[in-house]
Amino acid sequence: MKVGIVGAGMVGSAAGSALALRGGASEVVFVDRNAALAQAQAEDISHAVPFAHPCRLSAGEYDALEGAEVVILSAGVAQKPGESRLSLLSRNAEVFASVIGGVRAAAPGAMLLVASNPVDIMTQVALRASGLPPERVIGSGTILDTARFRSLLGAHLGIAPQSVHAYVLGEHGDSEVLAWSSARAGTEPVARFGAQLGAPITEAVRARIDAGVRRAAYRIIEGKGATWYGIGAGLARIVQAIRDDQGAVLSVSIVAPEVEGVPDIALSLPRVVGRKGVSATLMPEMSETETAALRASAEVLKESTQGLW
Ligand SMILES: NC(=O)C1=CN([C@@H]2O[C@H](COP(=O)(O)OP(=O)(O)OC[C@H]3O[C@@H](n4cnc5c(N)ncnc54)[C@H](O)[C@@H]3O)[C@@H](O)[C@H]2O)C=CC1
Ligand SMILES: CC(=O)C(=O)O
Repeated sequence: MKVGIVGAGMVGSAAGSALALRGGASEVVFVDRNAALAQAQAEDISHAVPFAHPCRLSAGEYDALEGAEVVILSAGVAQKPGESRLSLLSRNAEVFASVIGGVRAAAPGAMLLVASNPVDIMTQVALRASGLPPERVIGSGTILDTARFRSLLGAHLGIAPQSVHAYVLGEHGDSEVLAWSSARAGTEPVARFGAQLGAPITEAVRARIDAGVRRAAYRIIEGKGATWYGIGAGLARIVQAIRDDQGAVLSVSIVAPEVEGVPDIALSLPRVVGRKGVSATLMPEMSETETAALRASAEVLKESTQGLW
């Protein structure tokens, strides 16, 4: 499958690299307003291909996206230390105003996979600008936060993160909701699993893991300026779910008519992802506190779109 990546910075290049290393695409094309950067990323990643799977990497203008089935949108500005994702909105909405037309003209059949922040609102921006149906404009949403949650829970319980089934819901951002009440280790609720293994999930453990997930981006940006490996792998995972029509259940963001009483909103819930994009949305079992937190997260996002359209 041919995949386009618009925005060949840290996130775009990490996605291209993950796709090449995982065998997630037969062709990856980078487009960036910095043409030399796009070309350099393609050349550098192509040197990993002999150690990985067959994949052709190149760079070009928008017309090079012709035939792409998925286009990842990772163009725009990123957070500086201490900056929130929501503060990027007006700058990245402006970037998308120029990007989406170019992508749609060159690759009208492509699904859009949005990574630029604030990713939930940028997914709404991309939907409106593209005219595509909502199931074909997917934001990476909380796929990364879910990975962070599973990684920290797995480490606490002493099991592989792949055996942890837990989701982060709502905004990919400060108001996100860790869905503790539906979290499972194997088939067991995590609290029961932890108690059996001598790794109880106390209030202090919950608070540590919550902060570990919610503050991860701020910590990493403070230390190295940006985050890219986690989201790069997450984007490649979504592309593979689409390419192989996996019906994978992933926490991604699409525009929904209503969530918890908030109309016309993009945020993350567990969703079934395959060749047609998102084919179903699941509402997990939640405690009253989690339901209220999801509603509050939807309201934060809704408020941030005021004045945008
Ligand atoms: N969804 C998620 O979980 C994550 C999202 N992000 C977001 O991804 C975005 C990209 O982050 P980085 O790659 O670290 O930034 P970066 O600055 O390394 O790369 C952004 C690229 O976009 C390009 N660009 C800017 N305006 C453009 C335009 N009009 N047309 C074409 N290319 C354009 C720039 O030349 C640059 O190469 C940011 O908004 C960041 O917040 C970052 C990490 C995780
Ligand atoms: C930057 C960002 O959105 C993240 O690492 O979660």
